[in-house]
Amino acid sequence: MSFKVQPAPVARPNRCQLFGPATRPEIFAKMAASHADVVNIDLEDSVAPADKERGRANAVEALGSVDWGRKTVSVRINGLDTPWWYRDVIDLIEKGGERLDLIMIPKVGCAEDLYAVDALVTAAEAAVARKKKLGFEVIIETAAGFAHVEQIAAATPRLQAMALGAADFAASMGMTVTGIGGTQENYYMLAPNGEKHWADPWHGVTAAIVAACRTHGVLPVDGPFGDFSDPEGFRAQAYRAATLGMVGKWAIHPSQVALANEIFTPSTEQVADARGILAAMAEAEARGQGAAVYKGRLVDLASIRQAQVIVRQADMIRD
Ligand SMILES: CC(=O)SCCNC(=O)CCNC(=O)[C@H](O)C(C)(C)COP(=O)(O)OP(=O)(O)OC[C@H]1O[C@@H](n2cnc3c(N)ncnc32)[C@H](O)[C@@H]1OP(=O)(O)O
Ligand SMILES: O=CC(=O)O
Ligand SMILES: [Mg+2]
Repeated sequence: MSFKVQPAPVARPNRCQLFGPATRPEIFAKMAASHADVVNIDLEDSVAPADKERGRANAVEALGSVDWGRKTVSVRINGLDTPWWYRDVIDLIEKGGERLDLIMIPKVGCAEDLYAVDALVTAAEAAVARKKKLGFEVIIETAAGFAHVEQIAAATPRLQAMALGAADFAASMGMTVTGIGGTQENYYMLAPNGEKHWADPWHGVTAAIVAACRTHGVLPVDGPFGDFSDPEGFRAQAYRAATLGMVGKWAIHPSQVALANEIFTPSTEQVADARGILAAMAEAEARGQGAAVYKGRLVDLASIRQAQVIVRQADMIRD
C-alpha cells in the first residue's frame, strides 16, 4: 500500500438509484415506496426547457410533502452551462428544507465546476442556517469529464458518488451509437473463425471512474441502461460494472430496481465464500503462515482484502 492510504467512501447502500422526472409528481410516492436505496428527482434532461420552473417547484414541494423513509434523496440540477442551475441550488436549499441529502451535478468537466457549486451551496446553507451539509454526486458524461476524472473525484469533501452517464458520454465523445449503455452493434472483435465477439465500449471510462473514486473515497456508480424492455441486457451491463468495482446502478424504470438490487447485493454463496476465506486465513495466521489453501486454491493476505470487500457490502446492506 502507498503511504497515502485509500480513504473509505461514505458507508450507505447505493445499489440502485431510481430516477423520475420532476414534471411527473404522480410518480414521487411510487419512487419513495420502491426498493431503491437512492431516489433522484430530475430537473435536467428529462425536463423540457419550458417546464424547468414547474419541475423545480414540484421537486421543492415533494421534498417536504413525500415520506421518503430512510432513502437517500437526491435532486439532479441543471448543468453549469445553463441559466437554470443556480436557481435550482438556491430554491432547493432555501425552500426545500432539511430532507434533501444530495444534489447531483451533471456534465461536470473539471474540478472548478465543483468549486463553483460548492461556493454557492456553502453560502446558501449558511444563509438559511441549514443543519445538515448537502452532499454532491456527479455524472461523468463528457470528454472533459473523462479527461479530468481524477481531479473531479478529489475536488470537494462533499462528493459522495460519481456515475457514468452513457448517453451524454457517447454524444460528447462522438461515438456512433444511439443505445444508452450495453452492447453496441458495431463494437466487436472478429475471431479467426469469423465469429463476432462483443466487447464493452464503456470499459475504459468505467475503469477510470472506479480508479478515481477508489483513490479519493467516492462511490463509483453505473448510470442508465435505456432499454428497459431488455432485463438481460441490463443484467449483463450491471454485472460488468459490479465486476469492475462499481457499487450500484441507476434505474430509469421501476422494473430495473429489483435487477440492480439483486446484482449489487452479494449473494449468499459469495458471502459464505468470503467468510470461508477469512476463516482459512485466520487459521493460517495462527499457524504463523501468510498463505493457505481454500477449496483447492491459493489464498493469501490480498485474499483477505478481497473477501472484506464482499463482507463489508453484505454487512452494510443488512444493517
Ligand atoms: C439519460 C438520462 O439522463 S436517464 C435519467 C433521466 N431520465 C428519467 O428520469 C426517466 C425516468 N423514467 C421515466 O420517466 C419513465 O419510467 C418512462 C418515461 C421511461 C416510462 O414511463 P411510463 O410510460 O409511465 O412507464 P410504465 O407505463 O411502464 O409505468 C409502469 C408503472 O410504473 C410507474 N413509473 C414509471 N416510471 C416510474 C419511475 N421512474 N419511478 C416510479 N414509478 C414509475 C408508472 O406510473 C406506472 O405505475 P402504475 O402501474 O401505478 O400505473
Ligand atoms: O445522464 C445520463 C446520461 O446517460 O447521459
Ligand atoms: Mg446525461
